Parts: sequence; C-alpha cells; structure tokens
Amino acid sequence: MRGQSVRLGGVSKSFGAKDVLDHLDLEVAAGEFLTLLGPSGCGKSTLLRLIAGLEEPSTGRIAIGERRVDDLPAKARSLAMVFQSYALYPHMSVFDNIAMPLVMRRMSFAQRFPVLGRAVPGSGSLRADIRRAVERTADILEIGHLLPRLPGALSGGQRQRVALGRALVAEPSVFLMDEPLSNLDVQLRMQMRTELAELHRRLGITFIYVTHDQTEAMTMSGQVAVMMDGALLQIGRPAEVYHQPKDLRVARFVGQYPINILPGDIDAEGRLSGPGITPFGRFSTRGPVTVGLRPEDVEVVNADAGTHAARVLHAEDHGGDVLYNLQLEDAPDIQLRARVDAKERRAQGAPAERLHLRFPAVALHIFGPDGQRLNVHSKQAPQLRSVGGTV
Ligand SMILES: Nc1ncnc2c1ncn2[C@@H]1O[C@H](COP(=O)(O)OP(=O)(O)OP(=O)(O)O)[C@@H](O)[C@H]1O
Repeated sequence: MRGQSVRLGGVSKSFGAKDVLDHLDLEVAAGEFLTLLGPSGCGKSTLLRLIAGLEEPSTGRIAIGERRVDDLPAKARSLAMVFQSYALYPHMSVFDNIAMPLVMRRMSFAQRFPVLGRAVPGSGSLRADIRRAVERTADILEIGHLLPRLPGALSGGQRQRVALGRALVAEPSVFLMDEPLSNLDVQLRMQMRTELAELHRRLGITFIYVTHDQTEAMTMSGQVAVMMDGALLQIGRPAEVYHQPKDLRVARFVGQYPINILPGDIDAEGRLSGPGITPFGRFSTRGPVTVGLRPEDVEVVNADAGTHAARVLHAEDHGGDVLYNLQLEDAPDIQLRARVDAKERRAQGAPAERLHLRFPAVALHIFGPDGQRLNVHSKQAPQLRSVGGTV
C-alpha cells in the first residue's frame, strides 16, 4: 500500500443558508497521520465527507495525489472510510464482511452467487485472490482466528478491528476515520490508540482521523489540525500546538487540564504586567491582553521574597499528579490551577492550605484582543523569574 497526499484549496460548504466550512486550505503529505480536532459541530465530519466524496463542496478544489477528485465518485478516489458505528453485516462471517468491498468491486453479478457463481469463468482464481487479500489483512490486524465468526460473537474492540479490516482490504492510499473509537470503553480506547499508530507506521498510507478528544489527537498523530466554527485555526505537530498555540481558542481547547487565563496589560513601554507577573518584555502592542499559563507551568516553591501566595480551595488527587485549585491572595478574584507531581506533594507531608507560586515568564502565552498570539520583541529574553508582590 502507498500513501497519497490530500490537498484542499478554498473549500467551502453550505447546507442551505448554513455555512459549515469557510474557504478552507489544507495539505496532508503522503503517508502523514493527521488528526482533525475540534468541538462538536465545528465541521470536522463534513470536511472528511467532502474528501471521501460523500458530499460535494460548494466551492473549492480537492486533490488526492496529483489527481483532482472533486468530480469523481467516492468509489473512484482510492480511499476508505471507517465511522463511529461499525456497520458490519450481522448475518455474514467476519471473513465475508472483510471480503465484501473486494467482492463488490471485482466480481460480476453472476460470479457472486455462492454455488452457481463458481461455474462462471474466472471466478475460481478471483475467489482465491480475495481469500489471500482477506487473510493478509486479518494477519495485519491479528484477527485471523476470528474469520469464521459472526459479528454478534465479537467484543466491541474486535468488531472495530473487523471494520478496519473491511476498510483496508482494498489497499486504499488514504484512510479516513470519523471518531472510530468513541464507542469503546476507556481501556480499549487506549489500546486501540497505540494499535492505530502502529498500523499507520506499518502500512505507510495517509491517515486522516476526526476526533473531538484532544488526548487522542495529541497521542496518535504526527500532525494536528485544530478546527473551530468551520475554520482551521492551527496545523502543526502536537507539541507545537500545545506549546505554541497561535490562537487563544486553540490554547483553551488543547490540554488535558484547562489552561489558566489571566488578565494582562501592556504599558506604554511595551512591558507586560498582570496579577502575579513581574513586568517584562517589549511588545509592539499596547493595552489589555489575555495571558495563558498551563497548570503544570505554575511553579509551587518555598516562600521567599519574590513569591506569590495563594490559598488552596481544593486539591484533586489524580494518582500520578495533584491538581490544585487556587486563589491568589493579592488578587482574590483570580482563581487558577496548578498541577504538581503527586510524589512531590506526598514528600511535603500534610496537605497545604497555602502555597507559594512563581509564574515563569517563558511559560506565559500572550494573546491580543483579536485572540492572536503575541510574541515578545525584546533582546532581553524573558527568563525564569519570580512573580512580583510579597505576601
Ligand atoms: N446534511 C446536512 N444538512 C444540514 N446541516 C448539516 C448536514 N451535515 C452537517 N450539518 C451541520 O453542519 C455542522 C457541522 O457538522 P459536522 O457533523 O461536520 O460537525 P462535527 O465537527 O463533525 O461534529 P460532531 O463531532 O458532533 O459530529 C453542524 O451544525 C451540522 O448540524
């Protein structure tokens, strides 16, 4: 199997008066694993269905490899799609379910008859070819032992693997998946995430995967495209999207624990200040800004002159780490979260009611009134330094 690139240029889609996608550009390299991540209703499935040929774009171009496919029917696009519901045929064996796309594509109507079809010229070698393809696919997905069973006799995870097999048997160059793991329990979802990443490495074809679950997106794919309100806000490696969000909406959406949001202000000299922030930097913008700080970037430290005190409102023990909900003593209207390693917390003995914090300047994400990321135009790079104010 070989992957092909997928390119969308200026693609829009409306359903009646409702604009769902707005002049969208997207380029997925051949063999890439890209996840479309966004909240429910942002247009992810519509985008996938446009690539698949199940919907027609209102405007724009779609190409798979070098070929424009806007006018090609779904079955001529060399791609396969798996949905959230497995949609297996319940009365057919796993073997027949997986073989179905090849049977429909390669065998004539007469050749498909179970008994009479065997008498039709050419059907013997065709059946042998299909058997080999099904067995090869079942081997890749490690479901060879399930081939004689009916779907009703399979677990959820096994059914999902059969659905993947049915999609992959025809050797597509692009594989589209729409929330395929959402019906599985947490344990199985984690296992399938690893398996899908491994499957992608082994097959080398292009994967485009739709999800609203940011953990899935961040852990499986090489590229994440964050979508909101029918627009692509940022495309990049998971670490890039997490550590360098270009847009406040991306910063808020991505991350296992929500990012802290603080009000900031840039003064006439271009220096940023805000609750718990020692003024720093030289920004070209002036006026109010929004500052983001991830819970794991809030440093819990020993009290000294440069630290900021906060009252512990609640401590959530997540096993491996503890999430503190805090209220700044200097600015009681500001509540924030700090994530601390559970071992460190246990080493401190009795649960704290009051903590001392530092906000490292390098960890601050600053966004202008339009929600776009601002960068510091300063020769003196922001360093890890204590926040202002004493207790
Ligand atoms: N065939 C259709 N006719 C009318 N409106 C539609 C149609 N398909 C989708 N929509 C609308 O387009 C918007 C985007 O839907 P879409 O299914 O693409 O979103 P999504 O991001 O995949 O959400 P979800 O994760 O909930 O499936 C929704 O408001 C939806 O109601």
